[in-house]
Amino acid sequence: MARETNGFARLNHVGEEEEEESQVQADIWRCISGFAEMAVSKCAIELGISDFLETHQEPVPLKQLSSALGCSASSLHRILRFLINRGIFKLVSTENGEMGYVQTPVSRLLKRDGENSMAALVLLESSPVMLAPWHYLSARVLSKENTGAFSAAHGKDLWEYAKTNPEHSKLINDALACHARVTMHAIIDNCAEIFKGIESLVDVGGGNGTTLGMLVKAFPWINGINFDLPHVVSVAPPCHGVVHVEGDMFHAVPKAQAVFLMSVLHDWGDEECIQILKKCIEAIPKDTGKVIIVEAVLDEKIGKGKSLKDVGIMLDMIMMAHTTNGKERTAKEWAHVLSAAGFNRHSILESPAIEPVIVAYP
Ligand SMILES: C[S@@+](CC[C@H](N)C(=O)[O-])C[C@H]1O[C@@H](n2cnc3c(N)ncnc32)[C@H](O)[C@@H]1O
Ligand SMILES: O=c1cc(-c2ccc(O)cc2)oc2c(O)c(O)ccc12
Repeated sequence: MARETNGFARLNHVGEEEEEESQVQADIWRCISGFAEMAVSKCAIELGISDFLETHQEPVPLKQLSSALGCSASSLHRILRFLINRGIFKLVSTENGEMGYVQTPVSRLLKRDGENSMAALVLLESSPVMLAPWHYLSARVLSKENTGAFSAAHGKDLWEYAKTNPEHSKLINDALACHARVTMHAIIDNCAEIFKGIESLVDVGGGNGTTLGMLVKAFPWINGINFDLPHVVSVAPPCHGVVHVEGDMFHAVPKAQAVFLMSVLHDWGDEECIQILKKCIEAIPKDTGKVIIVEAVLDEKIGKGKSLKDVGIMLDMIMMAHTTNGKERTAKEWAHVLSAAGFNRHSILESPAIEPVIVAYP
């Protein structure tokens, strides 16, 4: 009996070891083929799979889908098999017993446009221009001259590159606008009190004005000033309640009762952030003004997981690849930058968005 128990325990132990080893193999294969997830998602967006399925109530069989999209049925089957394995799209049985494809909550985000679409972010990140700098990541880490990975790949930084490449500038503006739509819904619904009594608000590095357009619509007492570089402002669409102003935030920021900054400070190192924030303080009234910052706040402890909090860690790597000194910051790092710029106090408000809202007072 004792021998049997021992044998069973040993078998269990072997089983656990095998399970661990297969998990190790699965993890290393995620590293080996990680790029495929992005590339195949991009392919799905370009084919318009999500857009087609969205217009159909019933599951769509492979033959119908491939002929509607004008593509090879066997290739489409393989693409969808990969995405279904990742929880993007689903294969279910139709009323007549045939199998057909349907959307999942994630596949819906791959629609080419629409309120919650994240397609523009996939298209930006998977563009050859944004992929090239990743090959220079180790060179960036080893660099003694502080050469950014993007500059190493393209000979200039992202914003200089965008200035002379309108197509890439549009990819950036569209991608950040899609991030802005999702984030601003959460902030408007959960942090409305921040915007009470603000009659003029300048969005520094506001891109194509999507953020201010949403804020002015939700809080119609706000007069919006969308402030960005000339090549961005010159192509920004007109927006009710928003004026577009061109300029350089390192030189001066238009005067307003409050400043808004979203996904801007993470593009820069501490010294540059302090310069930008000092210009923001100069733009607002000393006694009643405030600066509203929407940025990730990283946990001090290193986590291992897949929660929304971990997106900050992923964004940090995106910043390392795409900017020269940009980074995501912990609460302690934010406190340092804000106090060095001259703010007296700040508070951090959580919302369901990835990034909390940091409200800083001079
Ligand atoms: C990552 S995007 C953020 C856009 C927008 N705030 C959003 O979240 O959708 C950064 C923005 O900063 C702008 N920017 C970069 N350097 C700037 C400068 N020196 N002065 C003003 N804007 C600048 C870029 O053109 C870009 O629109
Ligand atoms: O490709 C990006 C993406 C972001 C981004 C995505 C999601 C968020 O919640 C925040 C920001 O920001 C970027 C950025 O600031 C940049 O300079 C280049 C690329 C991206």
